[in-house]
Formats: sequence, C-alpha cells, structure tokens
Amino acid sequence: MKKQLPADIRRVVIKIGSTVISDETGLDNKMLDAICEDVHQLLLRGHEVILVSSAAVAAGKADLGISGRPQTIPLRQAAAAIGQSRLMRAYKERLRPHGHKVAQVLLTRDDLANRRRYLNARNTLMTLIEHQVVPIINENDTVVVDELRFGDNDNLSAMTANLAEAGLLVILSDVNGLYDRDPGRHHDARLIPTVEQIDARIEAMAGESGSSLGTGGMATKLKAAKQAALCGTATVILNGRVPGNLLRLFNGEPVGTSILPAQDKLAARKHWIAFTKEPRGRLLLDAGALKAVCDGNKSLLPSGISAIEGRFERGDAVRLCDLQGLEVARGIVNYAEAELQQILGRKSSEIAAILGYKYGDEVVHRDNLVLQPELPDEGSDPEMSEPGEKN
Ligand SMILES: Nc1ncnc2c1ncn2[C@@H]1O[C@H](COP(=O)(O)OP(=O)(O)O)[C@@H](O)[C@H]1O
Ligand SMILES: N[C@@H](CCC(=O)OP(=O)(O)O)C(=O)O
Repeated sequence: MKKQLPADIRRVVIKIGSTVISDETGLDNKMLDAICEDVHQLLLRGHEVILVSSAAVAAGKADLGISGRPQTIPLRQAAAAIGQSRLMRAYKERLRPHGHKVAQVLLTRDDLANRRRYLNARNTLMTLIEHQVVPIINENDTVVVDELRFGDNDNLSAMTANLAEAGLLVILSDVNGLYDRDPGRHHDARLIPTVEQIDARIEAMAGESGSSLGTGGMATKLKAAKQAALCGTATVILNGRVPGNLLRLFNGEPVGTSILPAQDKLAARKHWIAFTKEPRGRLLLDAGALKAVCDGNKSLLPSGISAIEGRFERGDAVRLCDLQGLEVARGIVNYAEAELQQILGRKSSEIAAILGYKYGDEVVHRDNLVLQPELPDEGSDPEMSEPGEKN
C-alpha cells in the first residue's frame, strides 16, 4: 500500500481557517503576511494555487459590536458582507506587490449542485489558473440560506479539490494536525502523522471546534479529507499559525497529518453525485431491485420500485433505500416524482404507453449511481442547530 503523499503535485487547494488569520478583533495581519509569503513562494515554484479562505465573518463582526460567535443568521450574514471585502483586500495587498493577481469566487452549494453551473464554475477556475490569477474562494455567506449552505469551508475546500482535480488539499488550522483526541482538552493527546484510511476509529478521535472563530472543528476536516480521498486527492492538515509550515510541507518535511487518497477513486461525476448534489427524495426498492443495484451493478428499473417519498424533478438526486428506509445508493433520476408515481412497479416496456413518452428504460442509470459505502455520512451542521437561528 502507498504510504506517502503523491510526488510532483502541481495543483493545490489551500484552505485557510478563521482560526489561522483572525482573532477576536478581526484579521491578523502578521499571520496573513506569513501565509501570503508562503503562497508567493509556491507560485514561484510553479504550483497552481487555489485558496479557500474563511474569516469573512471574523473580519466584519467587530463593526457590528459582536464578540464571540454571531447569534443569528442575519448578523452572521451582515458580518460577512462587511468582512469579505476586507479579506480580499488583505490578500490583494500582500500578493499584488509580488506580481500575483487575485480573483474573488463566492459560491453557494446550489451553484455546484446544478451540473451546468458546476461545469461553469470549473471553467471559470481553470481560466483564472491559466491566466496565473489566484482564485480566492469563500462561501457566499451574505446571500445563502440554510438549505443551500456548504455549512463549513472544510466541505467547500473538498468540493473545490474535486472541481479543480487538485493533487493536494492542504487544510490550515490552529492545531498541528489530527490528534488522537482533542488537544485543547487533553494535554497528553498525540499527533497522528499519517492516516491511510479514515474509518470509524479515526473519526472517533475528532471533536468540534474549540473556539468561537472556527466552524466544525476537526470533525469537518476529516469529513473533507474523506471526500477528497475518494476523488483521488491527498489531504494534509497543518498548523497555519506556524510561519513557514506550508513551505516545510512542500520541502518534504514531516509536518501535520497526511491523509492518503483512496486506492479506488470515484469518477469525478460520481463524486459530484455523492457529495455535491443534495438528495431530494427516496425510492424504496424491493428485494430483487436491491440485489440488482447493489450486487449486480445494474441500473434501477421502474419494476423494482415499491414506493416513492418526497418531491423531485427529472435530473435531481434521490436516495435509493431498502424497505426499512436505509440508504443503499444515491443516483440521478430520469423521471420526476409525478411521472414515477404512474410507472412504479411496471415494466420498462410499458413506460411509453403509460406516459405517452419515454426518457429511457431506467429510472436511474448505473452510470449515475453511487453505492454505499462511498456516500457521505450525514452529520448535523453545528451552525444550523444553534438555538434561535432560523431564516
Ligand atoms: N482530535 C483532534 N485533533 C486536533 N484538533 C481537534 C481534535 N478534536 C477537536 N479539535 C479542535 O479542532 C479545532 C480546529 O478546528 P476549527 O476551530 O473549526 O478551526 P478552523 O478555523 O481552522 O476551521 C482545534 O483548535 C481543536 O480545538
Ligand atoms: N465562510 C465563513 C467561514 C466558515 C468556516 O467554515 O470557517 P472555518 O471553520 O474557520 O474554516 C467566513 O468566511 O467567515
């Protein structure tokens, strides 16, 4: 088994956490100086760098008189509106003197869940990189509503790594990497230098954020790394508050926690189905369909569907479940819920007669299906569950 990071990494996504470049008073200029110096050096060495930067909220909240975490969504959105332009100016002022141009890219989950917009976002990123412009990505916090949020920038950085087909995802935080338990609470916690595969034992080590600046803590970083691993991208979780650490990593020094790519990676489109598209409904499959889909690598036909839940359109993602409701796969449907209600349990040869038209024999084609265990674990979003936060 391969136990090291891939050599010759050209394209890299670097995620910079709020805990790295901000404090309670706003942006931390010294840390921004140090990070931008390292980014400059990486660009000089010919790396293609995409930044995913947090800290818009942290950069703007003091203007609203907020200390600690903003307690409502409107306050968080207002803080981000103030802080995002400051954040961009901070990068521009530090990278421009070295001759590097920067571009702001603000995304919502909805932008990437729509295949056309996803491909459009990819084209924009590629065009920026071709023109030696450094994309600086953040969630579009000011406009986004809960259902359409990435939730945290660790998740956004993993989706970006897939979008850009990056060789490496670096997650800069305020800890040296993954410890066997939260080092903020346990002084004897030990750093894990390499993770070959993120399993339940590794996941159990990761706790939530220890500060009012960060979102999601180590748990969301591991989820992001797992997601990146499945698209063939390695992740390193590294302390961004130690100046020069980024360069040490690229000089081959043993820093942080490296999470190796999965041996069997998902094709980019299947990765998008599993992680980026939000499933809209559920199809309950009978025993024959379960066997065909899960063991036989077959497409799902209408005859194997026992029941339908939720409302969805043709082209949406749906969960394929057993009769107890347990998700066994996820895929893109060829028929809307209203159409499926008419053809469920029927033979494919009857579709055209029932509907008066037919998009295909399959309800979900096997090329548009992702099976467990490659689906994401559905955890709760720590910010969404805060009391009193409702849109
Ligand atoms: N097992 C662990 N190893 C390292 N850090 C952990 C672990 N469990 C929880 N954490 C917490 O995760 C925090 C980093 O995440 P977070 O606060 O969200 O920062 P960021 O702004 O970089 O995303 C650390 O400061 C630490 O308190
Ligand atoms: N989009 C938000 C950051 C959200 C987030 O995930 O923060 P962090 O855990 O610091 O990476 C902002 O710019 O403030």
